[in-house]
Amino acid sequence: MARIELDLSHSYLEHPKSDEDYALLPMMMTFRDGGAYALLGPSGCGKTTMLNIISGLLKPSHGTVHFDGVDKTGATPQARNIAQVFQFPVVYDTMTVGENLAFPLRNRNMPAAQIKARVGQISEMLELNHQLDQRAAGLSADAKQKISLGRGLVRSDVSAVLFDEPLTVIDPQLKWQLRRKLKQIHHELKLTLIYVTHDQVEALTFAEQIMVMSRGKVVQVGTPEDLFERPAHTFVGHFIGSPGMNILPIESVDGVVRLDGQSVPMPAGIAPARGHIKLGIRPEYTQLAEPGKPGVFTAVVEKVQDVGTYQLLTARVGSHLVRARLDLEHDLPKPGAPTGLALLDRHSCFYRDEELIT
Ligand SMILES: Nc1ncnc2c1ncn2[C@@H]1O[C@H](COP(=O)(O)OP(=O)(O)OP(=O)(O)O)[C@@H](O)[C@H]1O
Repeated sequence: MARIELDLSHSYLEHPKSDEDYALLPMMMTFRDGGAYALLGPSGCGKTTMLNIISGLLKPSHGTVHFDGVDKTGATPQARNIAQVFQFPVVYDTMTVGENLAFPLRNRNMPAAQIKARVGQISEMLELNHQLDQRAAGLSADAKQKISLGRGLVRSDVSAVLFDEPLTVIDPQLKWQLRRKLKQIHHELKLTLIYVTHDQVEALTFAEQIMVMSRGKVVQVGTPEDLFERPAHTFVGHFIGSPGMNILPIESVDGVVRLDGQSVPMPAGIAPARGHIKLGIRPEYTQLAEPGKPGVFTAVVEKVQDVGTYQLLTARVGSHLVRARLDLEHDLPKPGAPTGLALLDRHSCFYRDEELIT
């Protein structure tokens, strides 16, 4: 396993001129030895570019990649000793499941007894142990992808295992199990795992540290809790959560907050920076309350949806839509009815130029 340090930027163009010409803007990033990381962000934000730079499939146009302090910027994937799992299964159809799993170890001349033990351990973790003697050819796409995962995880001497959206072809029920399984496997094997996904649930279940990317930039690195409770950027607030954070332009003056013509007194203990800033509050923390109380804005209900385990209320405060996730037992006002929404409390975050004010 290795500590991986990036200090780089990347453009696919020969002569990049502006920020838009960069797939990765200048960044410094450290992946701890033995850590479980997710690179999370929408399509085109630069996740695969970063993964390919780590693996050595791509050389950064500027800067360096270090593994355990050694410069590996120009090194091939083989020289970096990286294992990779891709979106689609890479298995040998003519081999059995067991032979497929053993392949990376045989290639490195590991003694047969050790191979048997390691293949046994990995196949058990992935619940492939009862299929070891079966040919890969006849297996479903799900089972084949499990073999690919196993082949990625089977070597204990790799610098890191990189996953590029590995659960795309997996059916939803199994996906749910495998996400948890990977977390458990990381716990047991202590491998450095870097996992690319655009799916927040996948990232939040699997990773200890999540790197949220937007347009070639890492906008926050943090635990699932950090991203939920204190999004460092409004993009993270929007992107993480279901639905995302309510982000509202406010003006904060002494003891009063203005939002679209409404002024409400600030609750005790809340002191945002002065001026025109943004208020972020998660739908989970947005509560119905009596209008006129500190931190409570008057709103008009737009709709109420029963989402199975909670109700989602959408209301309008001035020209802004605000969402609240409320318990099923709440008796909610009907569409068109006025209500009060408490938007300022200890869970509120404040942003200037889209960045969290700390
Ligand atoms: N080989 C390439 N040549 C030129 N531009 C590229 C190349 N590969 C990626 N890009 C561009 O670089 C940017 C980042 O792409 P990248 O594939 O890294 O993003 P991503 O987050 O992995 O997206 P996706 O989830 O769709 O794969 C995008 O604007 C993309 O169009």
